[in-house]
Amino acid sequence: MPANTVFHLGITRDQLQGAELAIVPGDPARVERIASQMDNPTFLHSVREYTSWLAWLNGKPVVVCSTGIGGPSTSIAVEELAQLGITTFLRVGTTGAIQAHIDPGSLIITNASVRLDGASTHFAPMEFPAVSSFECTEALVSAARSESADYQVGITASSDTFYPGQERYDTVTGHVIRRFRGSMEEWQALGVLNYEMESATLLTMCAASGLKAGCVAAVIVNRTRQEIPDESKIAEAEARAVKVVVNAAGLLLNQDKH
Ligand SMILES: O=P(O)(O)O[C@H]1O[C@H](CO)[C@@H](O)[C@H]1O
Ligand SMILES: O=c1cc[nH]c(=O)[nH]1
Repeated sequence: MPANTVFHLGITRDQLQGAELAIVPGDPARVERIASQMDNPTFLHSVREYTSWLAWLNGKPVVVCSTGIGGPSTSIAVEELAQLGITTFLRVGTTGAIQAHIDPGSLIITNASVRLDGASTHFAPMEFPAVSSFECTEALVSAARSESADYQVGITASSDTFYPGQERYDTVTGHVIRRFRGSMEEWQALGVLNYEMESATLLTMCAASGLKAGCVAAVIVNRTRQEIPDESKIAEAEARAVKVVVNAAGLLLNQDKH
């Protein structure tokens, strides 16, 4: 392994060929699918939850690297990609909607996240907002429009846990602690759109360090209707989110700041 390889991702600055923009899904299996939407997709490395590919968009390099699930692994991916020169991060994920009107298959573009994680508190105190960069949100919205996607822009609840933090009662303890009992109803009343698990960490880290970040997610379940996703909708919804994130990356690269 070359001496300048970062600790976890197992890649080097040279391999990124000057890339300044990263697309960061949670799921390693999504990485190749995203890279394949661009030119000359090339596998770089895979270790633990981190799979990295490089591809080209409008003649510029883009790294695609999975974060794994949750804040701690996301924080490592963001730290190490930033060490390698990345300044813009676009997360593409899956999500559970909590507002009744949001349909599975549609997209949610996060403009800010409720910080139900722990990792973000290692970067900024709780008073600090987990907010997306305006440019990234604008690019994701333009991309969703040009793909004729059904999308909403709004606030996401971003939780360290899939079960109690998202008020699922089928937990290993058979119990949801007081802090989270009734929390979904509270987020609904406050207009929060959805649950996922990485945006609080990503957006806080980036907002606190002058990096840019945005987030788009495919709705695979609506918690007001059902608990289990409709398997037949997942691939299609995810493919739509991937198209939007790649299109948004292209728009950001065209702004010639990368
Ligand atoms: O589809 P990804 O990007 O993994 O995102 C969502 O799916 C996982 C939970 O099933 C969490 O990572 C959540 O944020
Ligand atoms: O309900 C959901 C669906 C996907 N990802 C989450 O974190 N929650």
